[in-house]
This record gives sequence, C-alpha cells and structure tokens, in this order.
Amino acid sequence: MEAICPLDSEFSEKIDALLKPPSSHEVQASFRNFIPLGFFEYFDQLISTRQYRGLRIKQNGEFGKGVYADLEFREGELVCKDQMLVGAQHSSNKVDCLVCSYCFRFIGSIELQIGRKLYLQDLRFSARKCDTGTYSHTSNDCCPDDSSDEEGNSFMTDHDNSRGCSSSEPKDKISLPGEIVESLMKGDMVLPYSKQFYLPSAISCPGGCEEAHYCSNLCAESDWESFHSLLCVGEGSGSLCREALLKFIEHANETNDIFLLAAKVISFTILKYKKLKAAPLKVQERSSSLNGSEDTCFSMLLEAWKPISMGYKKRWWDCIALPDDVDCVDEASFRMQIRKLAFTSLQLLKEAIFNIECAPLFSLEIYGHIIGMFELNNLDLVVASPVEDYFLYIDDLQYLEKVEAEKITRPFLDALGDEYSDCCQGTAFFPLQSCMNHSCCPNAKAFKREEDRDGQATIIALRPISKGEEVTISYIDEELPFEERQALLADYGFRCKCSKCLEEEP
Ligand SMILES: C[S@@+](CC[C@H](N)C(=O)[O-])C[C@H]1O[C@@H](n2cnc3c(N)ncnc32)[C@H](O)[C@@H]1O
Repeated sequence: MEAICPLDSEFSEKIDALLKPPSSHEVQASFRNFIPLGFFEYFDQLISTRQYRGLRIKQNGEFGKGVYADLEFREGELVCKDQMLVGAQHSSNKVDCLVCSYCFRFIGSIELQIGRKLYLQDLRFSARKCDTGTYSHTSNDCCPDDSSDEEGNSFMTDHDNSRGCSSSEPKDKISLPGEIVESLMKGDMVLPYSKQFYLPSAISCPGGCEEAHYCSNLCAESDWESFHSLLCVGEGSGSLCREALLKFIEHANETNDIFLLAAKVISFTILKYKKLKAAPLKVQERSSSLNGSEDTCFSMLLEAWKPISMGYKKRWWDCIALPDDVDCVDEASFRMQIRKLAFTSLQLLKEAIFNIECAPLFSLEIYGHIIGMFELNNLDLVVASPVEDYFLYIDDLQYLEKVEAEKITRPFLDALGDEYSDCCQGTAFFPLQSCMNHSCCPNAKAFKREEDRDGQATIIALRPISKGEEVTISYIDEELPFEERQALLADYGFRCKCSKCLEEEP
C-alpha cells in the first residue's frame, strides 16, 4: 500500500497553521473570540488555573522554551504536580494493574488486583500453550511472535507492547486453583489486613465497553467528555463504526500502543472543537461568524488544538531512534516502514472516527507529529502499586501475626512471583513537564512521593532553586560518562549543551 494521504495536500495550508511553532504572534483568526491565546498567555493561564505556584514559561535562548522559577524553592520542596493532558496505560501493563482510565489511581481492592492478575496471567499462559494466538482485544496485551516487517526491521519502540510479556510466563511460579483465584476476584475471599489498603470501587464505562474503568463518576464523565466518547467500543460509542475502531485498537495492540495515545489526542481535539462550536455566541460574534464561517471553524479547531500545539514535535519517522538491530545502511528503509505503519494505523482510525470539519487532524503529517511528540518527550506515566505495599506490610508484622497472615497470603505471593510489585506504567503528555529542558546537573527531578498515587507528574527540587533560575530535570541517568549520556540523549533527538556537558566536551 502506497503511504500517500490525500488530506496532506488538500489541507496543506491548514496543516502548516496547526504545526506552526507556538509564538506570541499567533495565526490571525477572523473571529475575535477565537483569536487563539498567545504562547505565553496560554501558559500563564494554565499555571494560574492549575495553581502551579511560582513557575513561569519563558523562551530559553538556546533550547526553545523552558520552565523558570518565579519564587525560591527549598531542597526537597514540591515544584509542581503536573496534571497530564493525555495519557494511556501500556497495553501489556493492563494485565498487571487495574487503574482508573482517567486519573490512573489503582481501583477495586487488593483482592481484585491480585485475583485479576493471576487470572489474566493464567489465561495468557494457557492461550500460549494452545498456541491459538487469538485473544479478544480486551486481553490482547502481548506482542505477536513476529513483530517485524518483511525486511526484518523491528517496529517495536519504547512504547511497544512487549514489556511484561516474557516476564509473565509463570514458569517458576506456583499456580493456584481457579476457584481460589475466582473467589478472590469476586470478593468472596478477604485477605488479612487488606481493609487497611482501601481502593475506590471500580466504576464501569458509561458507554458500556469493558476496556475503561474509573475510580469515580467524575473521572468517568471527564474521560467521556474529553476522550472516550469517540473511542469507546461499547454500545454507547460515538464512533462512526465500532468494527473499524476494534480493528484500529487491535492493530495498535499488535504493533505499537503509541497509536492509542495519538487517537486520544485526535479525539480530545475533535471533542473540544465540538464544544467550542456549540457554545452560545454573543451577538457581535455571531455577525462576524456569518462573514467567514469556514475561517471561524478553523479558528475553533486551532483553539481546540492549542494545548497539543505546545508540545515539542517532529514527525515520528524522522525522530525515532534507529533500533540497535537496524544497520545504518537500512536507515532510510526503516524510516519508510515506520511511516507506512503510521499510515496503516491512521487509515483504520479514519474509518472509525473521521470528522470532516476536523479533516486536517487526519492527515499523515499531523498524525506523524502527534506520535513524534510522545516519542521525543520524557513522559513516563508511573503509579506505584498498593499490592506491593500490602505484601510489605504483611512482611513487617510482628512475628506471630505475620506467621498467621502468611498462612493465607504466602500462596498468593508465590503465585505472583517477582511481579507482585508491578506498578502502573504508561506514557503521557504533561504540559509543564514537557517544557522542562534537560540538564546533566539538574536542579529538579520527577519523583513520586508516598502520597502521589495517581497519574500526575511530581517535580521535586533537588537543591535550592533561586528566583529566575531555570528548572531543569534529567531525561537520563546523569551519572553516566559523557559519551554514554550523549548517546542516550541522541534518542531524544539532541546533543546536550548543559553546563556539565560543555565542560566535559572533549
Ligand atoms: C521536552 S523538550 C523541552 C522543551 C523545549 N525546549 C521546547 O521548546 O518545547 C526537549 C527538547 O528541548 C531541547 N533541549 C532540552 N534540553 C536540552 C539540552 N540540555 N541541550 C540541548 N537541547 C536541549 C531539545 O531540542 C529537546 O529535543
């Protein structure tokens, strides 16, 4: 299949406008109300509405924009908790953890977390033994045996679905009888001391799919309004074609779950656009909208796209790091294959949720830039597991209590094996963290404290940060030698010019 997307040429001007680097000189819109906010105003508004005290986004002369301290921060002080704009749990990780699909808190109960994991692991193991290779999309969390293209290039990247696959083979684990696992999942069996690890009950998706679960009605509604109503595969889905959506999800699960994130970005923009369009207009705005309704609609699309436009982007096939198993001479063909893969995914998504008024979003150019944004930014989503805390708590009990408790808990711990402590893992786009530049001698770091149990990114000061100083984090292990650091940062698409690297540069 030729990877040519007709929308790229048809909407080239609009695509350029959407990809124009955000600046204080914004694209002119004919509709006063929708002259998009300038770049700095956007961040000032974000910082004030989210009450991120003491931060400011400024142009960093050398590396684009950066985050600056507007106040002093003490060592160990919270710099900010950055709420994600869009994020998703890795497909493979869905076996390990049941989390809220909107805020990524663990949900259900300790018993449900353990029972569900054992149940799904067993299911996967028996499916592999039978070698049917056919899971329903709900449990298709594993990479296919052959994840390579016809030329042998691996498409799997950092965002692939292979994590957890090999480690989930229960070779050295003790299986438990199915009835015990089931009674744990159903809540018929209660584990000792588990009540001390309260988790919110799991709320089902309002559209009726079995993919999404929530910790509260508020999260369910927010997800529905922001992303899920177009991507739900339940009966109440707002997508054009449920079958097409299932095919898109299956393709993403089999190749690269970064496509699911890209779909969320597109769904977010369409839903926001619809909301802006449905908002009542003032009289003078109504008259100007009559003069230029196409421009007006595009201005609304630009406004809906604004939060995404702030992310640092390049086309996925241009910025993806060459995997170790791909020879330099095959680089061009590798990049071509990646582009083709994105094209296939986009065609499937288009069949499922295409919206004519938002057509430029379905161009390969925009799709490639959205995926590239996730590829380039340092945006891991991690939430620690309460199951790990639970078993640590049992281990810390007084001798007699521990012996009693372990009579019940030990078989479950043995059945889970080393993966008893698996945390929730995924990828997300954090609007503020994604503006933080890298330094090999950073003054802050992304670090989850005991109380940080959801998908927000927590940034902590590593040393005192003075007012006016840039807040920097390290995207890699900054203790590595110079050349190794540069090699790792090359995967992020740049050569580091921080003060430490400039000093160490041979
Ligand atoms: C996550 S973004 C950070 C925000 C970015 N400055 C912007 O304008 O959106 C990462 C990009 O910033 C630039 N950058 C960040 N830290 C850098 C450093 N220490 N040396 C050189 N470039 C850096 C690189 O272009 C990198 O790809």
